[in-house]
Amino acid sequence: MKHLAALNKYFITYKWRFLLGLLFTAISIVFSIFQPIMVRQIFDLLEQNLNTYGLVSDTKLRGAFRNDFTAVLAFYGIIILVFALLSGFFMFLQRQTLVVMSRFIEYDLKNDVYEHYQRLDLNFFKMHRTGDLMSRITEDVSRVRMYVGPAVMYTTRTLIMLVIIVYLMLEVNPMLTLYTLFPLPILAITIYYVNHIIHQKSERIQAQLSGITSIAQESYSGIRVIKSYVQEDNTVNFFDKASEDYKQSSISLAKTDAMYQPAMALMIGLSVILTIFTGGLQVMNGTITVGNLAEFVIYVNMLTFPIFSIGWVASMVQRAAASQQRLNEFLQIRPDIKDSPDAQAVIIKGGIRLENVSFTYPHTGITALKHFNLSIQPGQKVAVIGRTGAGKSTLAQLLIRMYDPQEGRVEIDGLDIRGIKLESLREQISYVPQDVFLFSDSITNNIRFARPDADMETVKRAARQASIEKDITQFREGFDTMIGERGVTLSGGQKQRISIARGLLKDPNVMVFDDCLSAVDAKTEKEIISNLYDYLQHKTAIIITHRIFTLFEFDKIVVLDEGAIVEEGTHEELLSLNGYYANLYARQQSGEEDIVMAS
Ligand SMILES: Nc1ncnc2c1ncn2[C@@H]1O[C@H](COP(=O)(O)OP(=O)(O)OP(=O)(O)O)[C@@H](O)[C@H]1O
Repeated sequence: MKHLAALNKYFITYKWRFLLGLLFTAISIVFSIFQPIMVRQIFDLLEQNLNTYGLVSDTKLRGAFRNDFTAVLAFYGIIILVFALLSGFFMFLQRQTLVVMSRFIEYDLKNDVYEHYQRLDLNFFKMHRTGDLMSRITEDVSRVRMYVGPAVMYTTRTLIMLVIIVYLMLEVNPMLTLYTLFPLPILAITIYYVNHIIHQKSERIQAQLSGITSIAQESYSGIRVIKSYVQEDNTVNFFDKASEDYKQSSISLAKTDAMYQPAMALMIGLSVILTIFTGGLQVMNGTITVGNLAEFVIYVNMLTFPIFSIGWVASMVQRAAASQQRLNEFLQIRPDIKDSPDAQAVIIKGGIRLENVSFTYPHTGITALKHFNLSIQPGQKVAVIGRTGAGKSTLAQLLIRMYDPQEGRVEIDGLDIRGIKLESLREQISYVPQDVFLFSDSITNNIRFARPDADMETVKRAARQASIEKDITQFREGFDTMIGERGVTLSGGQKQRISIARGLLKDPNVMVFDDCLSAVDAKTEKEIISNLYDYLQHKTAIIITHRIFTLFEFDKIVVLDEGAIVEEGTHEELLSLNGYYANLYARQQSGEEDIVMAS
């Protein structure tokens, strides 16, 4: 329960709506209470006048008596109707305030969680599954809404109703009150347990359903692999098995559900019978009137739903508390990568220095860089070459502070990057990642993602520089072409070039290209490299690659192996070393570079 305290700030934000909701609840209940009171009066009137009516033998008088009595009944009927309408109207207002408030809180909470996710660093996302993040922001937030909305609403309704009705009942007869209320707690406890079982079963079904969804999703995404390995039947069997489990669980839930309503009706029926039986005895004793008995029967019916809701609300609150606990767990995580209090926004010219940098990935313990040193002057172009897993991408990650090194320092223009505001740092370094990610949006918007204010001409220029403009204009809808789920309508090379265009559009002084030409053919690669040559004239550029770009005159080429530099120099200097670089160059020249890359 203590976890739910985190939600109090939202109740404070919407306090007026909340208080108004409580007021409407109370008014609605007060109007509904008039119904049993009116019924009691009608019954009492009937009882009192029935004997007199029996004694009247004159037909005319009997007629007049009946007419008068009908008029009184109609009057009571109208009053009951009016009060019922008023009660209903305030119930409508109650829902409009409290339930609407819960929707506002759900909206705020969802945005807060999403905003918090955005602020967390990469390590957090590596440590938690996407499914987990998704379910917290959707299912957990929805469950919490059930607490701030329906649970609060039904609890206040139940409390106000219980206080008023029990007071009225005690006024009439304490003994009968005890008998009448006796089965109701049993009803509440039963509902709580049945709800608990239903919830457990529903959870299981939900988990199975998301399992089925992931199987289906994965098989659609991997349909090419499934077909090429002729695994359709196996995939179908796998899906069948998951579906069968889901069906069995659903049938079991339907059985429990089917018992729910009859069990409730039985409990309520028992309560009414008990009231009529004990009340009837009291009427015969003359302790209460027939009207009181009728009034009690209505009270029992009125209390049924609130009592039922206690069990329901209790399990709802329990679930909401568990969900809020999960949300709090994430909301309390603070990013490791954040601005230091004295961090400044600077204009980056492009000088880069890594001094004795060692970095180990925190969640795997893999050391990717060891005592690494590198110095780049503003405007220099540097190639980083090395085997797979050598630590090349890690170097790029450290430059944009996706991680901080455990040892050593990374400097930009002589300033430790931990002293530069994160936003300022990342805004001024363009990083084209190795793994392309395109959004399900138009090509324009995907490129413009780097600079949302860029005009169309600038977007087209970036596309031209990335050698993708021609391809785009050949699409029926040109730059407006929508990229399907994960860019399925594009080839690997096209996706890479759109990603490069996005990086170029940003146009800062420092550019990092992380092996982003691997899926383009040699001719296009040449074209892009020659475009880049002009584009990068006055910029600092780090080009991570597996291939040697002879067209490009690098100021420095570093060869990485196992997290450290093993060769460093210009093209000529490295060739004369006759080491890894010279070997790779020789193989590339003879068209064998693929062998080298795989080694
Ligand atoms: N996010 C990560 N979490 C944990 N370990 C990682 C992560 N990324 C890389 N590594 C590990 O760090 C080491 C260096 O990886 P890195 O991606 O920097 O190599 P790379 O030289 O860029 O390789 P490639 O050429 O294949 O892209 C590898 O052993 C890799 O397994």
